[in-house]
Amino acid sequence: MSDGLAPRRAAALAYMAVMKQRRTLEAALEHTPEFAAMSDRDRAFARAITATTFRRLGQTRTVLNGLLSRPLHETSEGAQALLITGATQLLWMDGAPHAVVSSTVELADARSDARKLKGLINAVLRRVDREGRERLKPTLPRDNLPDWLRDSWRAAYGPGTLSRMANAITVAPPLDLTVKDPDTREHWARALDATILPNGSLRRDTVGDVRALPGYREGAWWAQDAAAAIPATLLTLGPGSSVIDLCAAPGGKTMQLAATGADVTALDLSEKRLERVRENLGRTGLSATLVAGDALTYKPAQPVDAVLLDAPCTATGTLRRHPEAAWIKRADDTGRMARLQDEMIKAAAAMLKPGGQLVLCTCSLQPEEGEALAGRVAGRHRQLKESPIQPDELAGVESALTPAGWVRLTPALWAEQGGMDGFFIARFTKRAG
Ligand SMILES: C[S@@+](CC[C@H](N)C(=O)[O-])C[C@H]1O[C@@H](n2cnc3c(N)ncnc32)[C@H](O)[C@@H]1O
Repeated sequence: MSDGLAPRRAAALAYMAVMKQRRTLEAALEHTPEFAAMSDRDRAFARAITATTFRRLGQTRTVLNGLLSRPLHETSEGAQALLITGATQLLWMDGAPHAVVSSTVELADARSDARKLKGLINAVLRRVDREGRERLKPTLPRDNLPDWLRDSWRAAYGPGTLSRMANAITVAPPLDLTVKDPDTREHWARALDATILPNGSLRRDTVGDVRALPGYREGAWWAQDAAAAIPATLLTLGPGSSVIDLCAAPGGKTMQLAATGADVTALDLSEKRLERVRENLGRTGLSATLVAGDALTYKPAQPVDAVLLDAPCTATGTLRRHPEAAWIKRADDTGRMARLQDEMIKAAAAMLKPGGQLVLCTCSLQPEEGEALAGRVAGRHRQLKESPIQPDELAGVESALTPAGWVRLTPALWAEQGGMDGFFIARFTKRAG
């Protein structure tokens, strides 16, 4: 078997599973034969090929279509997957071209739907190697977004921000960490060779195996994107306050809430995902009451001081780490999620004491799951009123404050320092009486 064959096969199969079955990349890879038995190095290689494939799908397809007499989508599924993952390696990854071409042809030979096309695959990939860079010149990072997503971002943010966001998501994100005890931040920044971001998160350029880093085992910090660390800081909490984290797993925000000394209830629909919260709390020595339940029907024994609603969403703000999500989601998912989010806001309002605070956030860049959703709250849920977020609550991201007092974070922010995930955040209080 030639070197690198198994990870390359896994990458091509995973590509097909994402596109056809709308599986996440990680689930798709785990379902490929051999993946579990591969060395760490081969698994990392398979992940890198597939992640790069989705980050650069539009540009790579343009190059391939320019070299094929029939459009790529008319080729058999197996041949398409091999052409795309092979061309991705040639165009965007440092691999020996000979190894890429010969392995891809060998993989084609082993598939009934690609065997007849192995001569074509060989010829096209050789041309990608020779002419690819030139053929990429007229393409742009925004070509890598599905049409519906590119159109919605252009309409919401304008062409300049669209380009900056599209650029940002061609690159894998750095590793951001939230430190449990803010007084130890400088110590951990030195120990981890990390920089301290304006919001207090630590940032490392290299990711690697998080569990092997200093401070992981003793639970001194947890991995959490800088943008994701902002919503929990917008609740006023302390020892004695009661707060419900309504969609809690894997628990990044639960840990932030628990670290304030508040009495935290962490609720999630998924028992399995709640297990991650339990592990995270155990490792960091923080405590919260865990509840497996539905945010739409949960009723606390007593009304609480605060609710954090990190609602399920299309997650288009996290494409830097899940680039395949752009191709799994559809335009009509946005409206469906926004209706669910609205129901969750209603349920959250019922859990609050008069004067209690609700922070709503979504890791989506779709305005339907952000500005439009928040804009309807005061009209639809009369118990809630706006509680505008103030610039002095937003160290380093003051520019993300909207005129309405909401926060719109995008991957175009902090571009020089490695960007951040896209998030929308709004805050409300429950009217007295
Ligand atoms: C965006 S993730 C939450 C991330 C989490 N807040 C954090 O910071 O680590 C959304 C979560 O909502 C949960 N979820 C989805 N529908 C739910 C429902 N009806 N009730 C409670 N949790 C739900 C999912 O299981 C998922 O864990």
